[in-house]
Amino acid sequence: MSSPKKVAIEILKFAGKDGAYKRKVSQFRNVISSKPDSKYLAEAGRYTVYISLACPWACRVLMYLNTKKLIKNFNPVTSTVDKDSIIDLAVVHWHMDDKGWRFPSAEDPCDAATADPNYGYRRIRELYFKSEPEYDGRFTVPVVWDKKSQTIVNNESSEIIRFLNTEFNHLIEDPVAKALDYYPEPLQPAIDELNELTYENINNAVYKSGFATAQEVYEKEVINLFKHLDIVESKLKSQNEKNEKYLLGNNLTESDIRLFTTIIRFDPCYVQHFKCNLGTIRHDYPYLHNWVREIYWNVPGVKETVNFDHIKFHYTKSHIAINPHGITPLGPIPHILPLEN
Ligand SMILES: N[C@@H](CCC(=O)N[C@@H](CS)C(=O)NCC(=O)O)C(=O)O
Repeated sequence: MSSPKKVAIEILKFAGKDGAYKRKVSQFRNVISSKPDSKYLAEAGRYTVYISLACPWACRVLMYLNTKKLIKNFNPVTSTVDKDSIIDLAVVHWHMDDKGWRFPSAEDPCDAATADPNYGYRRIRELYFKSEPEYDGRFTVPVVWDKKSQTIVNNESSEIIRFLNTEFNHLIEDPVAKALDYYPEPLQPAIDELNELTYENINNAVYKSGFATAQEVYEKEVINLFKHLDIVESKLKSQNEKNEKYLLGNNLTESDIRLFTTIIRFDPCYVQHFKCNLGTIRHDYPYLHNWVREIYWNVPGVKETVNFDHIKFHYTKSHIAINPHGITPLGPIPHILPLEN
């Protein structure tokens, strides 16, 4: 039998033998739909979304939930939402240990985390095993849980945000939130193309740099990452010259949201923790810096979805192979600069 220490090291080991990090494919891939005969019908009160406020993939989903008012009156201090929200929310403790994500408890409290509202479970992994007793993948967030069939519907953020964008619209009261469409038809090819570029070369590239366990793998990844930050920077510069605020015009799209959750974590976390330090957003990327602040400070419902404590504590205190003493750096101060700076 392997010792607990060995197991801990195994689950918190992200790179393979070649020193490179390879993200596993998500295994639950069903969709929620408003079509009357669908297995997972878009109904109010039927689904719970489980997230971590540290996780950039889960926070994409939270941005959709909050800006489209699928959760009502999200309180960023407690992570509670109104009981009559269309979708329920559960938020894990920022610390991930050898058994993965867990919920807080009286002995193990955590600001802005919640209990499991459905079963009082201690861990996210229990949801995976309830859905699929033989499950052998990673226990990731986000998770969309169906209370009716007591199963995971989907654990892939890029798919979850697509059905949140359209399928619950008939239940949303607020006309502005209802009308928000982050994947409008005329822009779909451009969004898909940009997503392709940002997913592998920015969103996932910070992990590939940070989890690398071989010098040459790290160098290749970090150079590629900064090359693609340069590409996005010039794209935003030309947008700015056309008086357009976002990546694809003056309306926020899925591409902005998918990039935002990585860029907002960049200076406070990825620069030092994942060694993505060939530059910082605030000093070296003026257009990306304006763009990230514009979204953070000016788009209603976004700021509350960013919890810098969860972000910094999670990465620096959970990844024991990268940071064995779990010391969390204090800077940068502030974590995000004001817009007018
Ligand atoms: N492809 C997934 C990735 C989600 C993911 O990797 N989440 C991380 C947190 S940032 C996680 O839960 N990791 C736990 C683990 O790998 O054990 C998505 O986009 O939804």
